[in-house]
Amino acid sequence: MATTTFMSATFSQASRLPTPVRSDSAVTPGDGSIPLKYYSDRGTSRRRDLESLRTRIVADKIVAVPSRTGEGKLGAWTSIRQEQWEGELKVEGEIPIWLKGTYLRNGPGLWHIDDYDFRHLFDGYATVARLSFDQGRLVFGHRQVESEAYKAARSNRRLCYREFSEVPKPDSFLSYVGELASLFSGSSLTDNANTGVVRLGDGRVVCLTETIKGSIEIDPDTLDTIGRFEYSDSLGGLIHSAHPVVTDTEFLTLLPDLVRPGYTVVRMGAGTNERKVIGRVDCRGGPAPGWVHSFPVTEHYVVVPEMSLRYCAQNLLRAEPTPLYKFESHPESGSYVHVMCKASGKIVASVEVPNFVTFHFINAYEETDEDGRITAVIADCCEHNADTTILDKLRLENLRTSTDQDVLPDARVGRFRIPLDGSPKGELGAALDPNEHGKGMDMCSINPAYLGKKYRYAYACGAERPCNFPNTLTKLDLVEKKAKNWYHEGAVPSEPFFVARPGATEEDDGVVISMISEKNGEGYALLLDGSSFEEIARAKFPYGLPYGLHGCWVPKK
Ligand SMILES: CC(=O)/C=C/C=C(C)/C=C/C1=C(C)CCCC1(C)C
Ligand SMILES: CC(/C=C/C=O)=C\C=C\C=O
Ligand SMILES: [Fe+2]
Repeated sequence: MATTTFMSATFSQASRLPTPVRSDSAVTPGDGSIPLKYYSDRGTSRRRDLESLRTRIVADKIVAVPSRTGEGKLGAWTSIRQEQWEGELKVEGEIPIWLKGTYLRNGPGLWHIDDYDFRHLFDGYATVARLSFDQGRLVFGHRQVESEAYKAARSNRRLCYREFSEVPKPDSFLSYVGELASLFSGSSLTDNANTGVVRLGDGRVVCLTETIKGSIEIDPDTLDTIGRFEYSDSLGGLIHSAHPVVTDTEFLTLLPDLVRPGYTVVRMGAGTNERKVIGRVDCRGGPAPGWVHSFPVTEHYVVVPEMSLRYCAQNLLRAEPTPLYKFESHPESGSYVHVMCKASGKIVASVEVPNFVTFHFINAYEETDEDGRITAVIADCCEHNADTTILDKLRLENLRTSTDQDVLPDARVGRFRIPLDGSPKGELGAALDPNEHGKGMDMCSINPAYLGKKYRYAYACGAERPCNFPNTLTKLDLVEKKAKNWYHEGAVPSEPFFVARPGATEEDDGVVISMISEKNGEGYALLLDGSSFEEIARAKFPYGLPYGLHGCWVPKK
């Protein structure tokens, strides 16, 4: 392990250096963590109780590298390479005693290779942060996911695989023909599993992105990379939805078919690696399937959205990104929502809907009449008012520079009503007045017990304007059509993640966990009460964390 220069500065001090720092400068944690001891027994200290974890840190791996372009401005967009950090945090307030388990959050936290800065939020190498709660105490861990793409970039000191917007230089390939051939075999695509992390019903924890090869199993206690999650079936394909629907019994996902535009809906039972086909949806628009980052389910159905923002084979091959990256907008091709019966694979509805743009579906449920017959499917999503420019707004340069400008496009809770009576059209409207959440809306969670069922509450990030990125935590009451917002000037909160209190009977009885990146480069874990949405505890991180995307909950064994 390369030993790094040890600076007796905190990360925030380091990031305020006038000249950008590009070496792998090690930093000591700042205030807020319990006094630290350093151990170098990485391989041996695997005891998991909090007493033993309380101050274990691997000293030669405390590495934080301020990014050249993000230097000292906002922790959220500042690259950090963290091989491993682990230690107990000092808690202000009270963590409920019932909260026992680990919250894992994945995201693209490292946006450069040496001097080369990545372009887009989604390009960064996967970084997992861990908050383990037990007996009112909190242990924090942070490290990189060791994908092939990350390891190759480290050892070759250059990009070796195609990321979301970044493409390796031609000399990384034998020839253009070679590149083309390898693209079609999928070998040049990244396995950088930077989007989310899920806990399968059998307890395995897998980091995911949109490439199928980017499914990587990690150890939730140590954050060690275990290895690629291999699907044992022969379904092939290169891409899938970044957000499978995962329950204790199954993992459902969509496999877009770029050759014959459509989607295969598949199910993998807990304890297996084999996806089985439930059914297929043919796209109604073209020339390619609509981008499907996520999709919702109800108790009986899988809802397959077909956006007019579609994958684009040509853009996949381009060396320079287009404003829509690997996608292309075809508003004239129409947008559709298809509903497939989970049990039979039959399509029970396929309706045209107004054009929409969403990354994230929130939930869906079945609407019934007074005789209990299912009349429609209701599906909610974080909808960007059909404005595809949201993708380009997530360029790092925009996030780092336009902090005082109101450049975040308006968004709402888009509510689809998909009739099951054969009507050709579905409806799309706002589930509540978007002014309730500052017309910003993304990064949502619900009480998982309400997955696929009629529900009332969702948690998400909204906007306190002017802003260039969602900057509030918002609790949405979809019955009263009201939102309650948490805001702290300059803070960038990550996805609010709801954990229910064991034995709870109320939908919002639980806590909401988020990680906050502050303007001054510092950061903290935040716990809000799910019902009152008031702060109940916070714990300062030893250094500000880069922004992260999606998380999961691993209950304590
Ligand atoms: C971080 C996040 O939310 C989304 C990441 C999306 C990625 C990495 C998409 C990658 C892709 C390729 C590298 C080639 C194939 C198309 C596509 C799935 C967009
Ligand atoms: C962070 C984000 C959108 C924010 C816009 O309001 C989208 C993330 C998508 C990937 O997980
Ligand atoms: Fe996502």
